[in-house]
Order: sequence, then structure tokens, then C-alpha cells
Amino acid sequence: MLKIERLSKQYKNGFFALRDISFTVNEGDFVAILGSSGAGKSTLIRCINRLVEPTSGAIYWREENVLQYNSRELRQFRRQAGMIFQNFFLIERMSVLKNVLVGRFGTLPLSRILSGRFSENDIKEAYAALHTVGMDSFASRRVADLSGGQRQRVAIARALVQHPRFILGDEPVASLDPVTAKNVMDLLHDIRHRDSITMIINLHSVELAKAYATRIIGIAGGHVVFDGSPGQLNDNILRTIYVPDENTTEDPSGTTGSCKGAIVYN
Ligand SMILES: Nc1ncnc2c1ncn2[C@@H]1O[C@H](COP(=O)(O)OP(=O)(O)OP(=O)(O)O)[C@@H](O)[C@H]1O
Repeated sequence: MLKIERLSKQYKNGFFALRDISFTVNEGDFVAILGSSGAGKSTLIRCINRLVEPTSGAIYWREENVLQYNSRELRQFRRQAGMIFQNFFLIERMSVLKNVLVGRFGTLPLSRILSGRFSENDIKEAYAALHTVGMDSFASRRVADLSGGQRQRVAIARALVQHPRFILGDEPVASLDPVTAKNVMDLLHDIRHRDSITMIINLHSVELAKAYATRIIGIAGGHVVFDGSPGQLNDNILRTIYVPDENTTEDPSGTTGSCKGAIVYN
């Protein structure tokens, strides 16, 4: 459904964060992207929906090159690509329900959302998404009053309300405690099964990737160094993915990314 072909990203300072990345995502896959801090995972996820503009290569979605889309076509494509982030990107002072409605009106100005003019159907859809993530009873609460796990559920509902074909996750469980992280991963797993939504998710935890992914893509230094099933992920491959460099401090167990990521996000 999504074919990434020789994708590269060079940032303005000349640094190549991605080099010649190629892989295909099949409908229904749960793809976990693993790699050390700085490997290029976020850049890759954000290149897929062009939040970061790739430098070269192609991204094919249903035979069309996403990189050639005009702004209207790109907006339509983005509606099919729900996005969830480590830091949720919710509007703190607004209610849970309104935050979910932001997903419904992804392309409308914020003033329209703040004015609260929503159709009955939009509100019904938002409640249905909140029900899916187990947050319907929180609809009128302010996001500022929620825990991290609850916020990520709301963010997932905001993605679901746009009826995406796939969800891009940029380390969506990295700031959650292990139990909450597992609950959110369970939720993504259930949504994938129930609604046939393909998942492409950056993860720092090898254990979570092995437990939930149907496919793992390992990135090191902006290159794909592994593309296979969780069962194929042995210690040698993990050493290739989590290749130490002078800027990172490796976890000797090889089960998480480096310490640099935690520092960056704290
Ligand atoms: N705007 C930018 N300009 C220059 N370099 C950048 C920019 N954004 C990211 N980079 C660099 O590109 C590389 C890849 O960054 P990216 O955030 O994609 O890595 P990551 O694998 O997601 O890391 P982490 O796990 O720490 O989030 C890093 O070396 C980073 O410093």
C-alpha cells in the first residue's frame, strides 16, 4: 500500500538523516521502526506524510508519488494518514471532545473549531472514536487534567476520527510508564485488527516491537539495516541496528535505544 523508494533527507545544515531508504508496507502490517537515537526514525516517519520534506526518492501511495502531490492532494493524503506523537500535541485548555473534533476538521481553521460549530454527525463520530479508546466518559474534561496514557488515548481518537488507512506513530509510548505503554500498544493492536488500519510506529523498546509488530525495520545512520519479522531479530542483528557512535550511550542489554533520546525529550 505504501512503497518507499530510495528516500533521502538532507537537512539544511548538509547532514543526511536518511540515505536511500527503500521498503514496502503492506495493508494490515504493524511495522515497528527501531534504531538508536539519531538513527533517523522520526525523520523517516515525518517524511512519509511530508511533515519533513524529503530531498529525493519517492513515496508511492496507491501507485501515486506522494512527493509530487500538490497541496490539495497532500491534504487528502494526510487525512488517510493519522499521526500520533510522543508528546501528544493536544490543545491543553480545550476539552477532550474538542481535541478529537480537531481531527475531524483537520483542514479547517482553528477559529472554526474554537467557535464550537460542529454537526451532530461530527459529534457522533468523535464520541465513537472516544469510545474505541475507552475515553468517552472523559469527553467534557480538559486535556490539561489528564494523565499521559489518557492523553495518548485522546490523541489516538483524534487520529481515528479522520478514518485513516494507516497510522504513523513517532515514539507514541516513549514518555509513558511500562504498564501504560503496554496498554496503549494493546489499543493500537486492537484498532489494527478491528478497523484494518496499518500501523507504522517508531519504538525505542525492542520488547514492545517484538511483542506487537508483524514486521520490523531497523535503521542505523540513516540506512535500513534490517527488514524482517520479529522472529528474525537476533542479537547479531540488534548489534547492527544499535550500532554505537560517539554521540550515543548504548544500553548493553540491547533492549532499548540509547540514552541520548531520553535526554533530548526530557
Ligand atoms: N532540522 C534538523 N536539522 C539538522 N539535523 C537534523 C534536524 N532534525 C534532525 N536532525 C538530525 O538528523 C538525525 C536523525 O534525527 P531523527 O530525529 O530522525 O532521529 P531519531 O532516530 O528519531 O532519534 P531519537 O530516537 O533520538 O528521536 C540526527 O542526527 C539529528 O540530529
